[in-house]
Amino acid sequence: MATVQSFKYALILISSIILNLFSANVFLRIRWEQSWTKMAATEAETVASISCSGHGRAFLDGLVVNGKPICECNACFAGPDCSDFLSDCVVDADSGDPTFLEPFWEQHAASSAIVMAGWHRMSYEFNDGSLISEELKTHIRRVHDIVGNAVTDGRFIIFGAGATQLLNAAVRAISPEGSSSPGKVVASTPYYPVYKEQTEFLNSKDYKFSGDTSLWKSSAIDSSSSQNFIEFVTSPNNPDGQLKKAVLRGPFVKTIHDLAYYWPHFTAIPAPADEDLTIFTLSKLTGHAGSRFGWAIIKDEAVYQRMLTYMSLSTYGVSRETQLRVLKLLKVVIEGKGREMYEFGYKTMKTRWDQLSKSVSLSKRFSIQDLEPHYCSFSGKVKKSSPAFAWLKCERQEDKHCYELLKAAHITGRDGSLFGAESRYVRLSMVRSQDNFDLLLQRIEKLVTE
Ligand SMILES: Cc1ncc(COP(=O)(O)O)c(C=O)c1O
Repeated sequence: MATVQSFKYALILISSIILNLFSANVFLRIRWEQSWTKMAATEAETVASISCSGHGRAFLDGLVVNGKPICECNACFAGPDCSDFLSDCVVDADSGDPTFLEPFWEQHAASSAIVMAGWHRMSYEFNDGSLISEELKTHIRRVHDIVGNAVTDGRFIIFGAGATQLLNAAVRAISPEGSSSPGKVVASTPYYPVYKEQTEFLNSKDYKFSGDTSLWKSSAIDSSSSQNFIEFVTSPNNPDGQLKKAVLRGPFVKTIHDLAYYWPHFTAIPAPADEDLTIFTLSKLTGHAGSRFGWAIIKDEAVYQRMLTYMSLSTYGVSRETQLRVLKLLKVVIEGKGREMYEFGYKTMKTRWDQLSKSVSLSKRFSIQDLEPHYCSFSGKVKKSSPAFAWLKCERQEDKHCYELLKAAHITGRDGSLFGAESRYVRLSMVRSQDNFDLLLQRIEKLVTE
């Protein structure tokens, strides 16, 4: 009996020694691994801990005063800690800056943080000679599979410095080269102004912006005209949030589906997009517009190759720092059942839409777009509206310049004429910070009840 007991004690002692040695080894390894990240982590947390009264934020690369980065305040807030409210300020409802997701990322600060060594991916290319992280591509496919908003199997994926770069890369890749008549780039009114502005600015001999899609319905179907069309289809549409389909039919029609807002924050997802060429952007998925990251999903290999050439000759790919950050963010998006961010996004956007709708409905002075509820395969139910923008119309006969009217009330929107529509319309951004939206709502309520 005594020998069994001593054998037991010996066993416990040996196990304990092994466990201690193992823990010490792990501890030493972690300590060693953490040696060069410590300073960076302290620096990051020190800046994060600067209090800006909940109305601003200090950044590592912000202006430094007295050795400390200063608070960058939300619009209409000022002072060293952003606690002064500027009651007479102008509310910016112009920009589609998607900072409504910032609180989600604050809640996920630990899982979304990255540490980058000075030697991180210094090379022009990845080891396989490409400019694209295969791991990131896999994660993008996974994000689409979870949401069910795009078919990616058997498709080519290319990255760009935001959707903005990809828009032109796509137009160029599908437009006729050296044809006697340039391709007509068209979009349905009201359309995202960048399609026109970018096409005109880049002034190619191969394609020209040619206005509203509906003007070209009959020419497109006429095969004898041999006229090439490149139709932008934006779904949900910017500015009015409507789910859209291609309008033109015909042998020489090609489409670019800009699905920047085809995410559960902003719309129901009725079915996965299965188009020739679709464009998405991180800006409207996670809100990281500053990272400048977008991707295109392409069916045809020749089009993919032409877009690759464009990327290679314009920027030689997307910054590796950005790709690393996007990978980390998408891991958080996918975490758990891959729903948390969308639930936060939808709840925020829907609450805002309900509040604005209620306020506008108090008088007949303004109206906003009517959006049909759609069945959403992601949530498994019919979903109510939660658009990124309000497409506001000044209803009174005399209010022909809605932008000016709002400006006088200290609201900056975006004039309807920029979207190819009447100046009776103004686009109001709903995707900015909560401070920004609250003020916008206050100002609209004041106008409505005047
Ligand atoms: C419809 C649409 N497409 C593309 C973009 C550009 O996105 P990115 O920030 O990726 O350049 C925007 C941005 O507002 C947009 O609204």
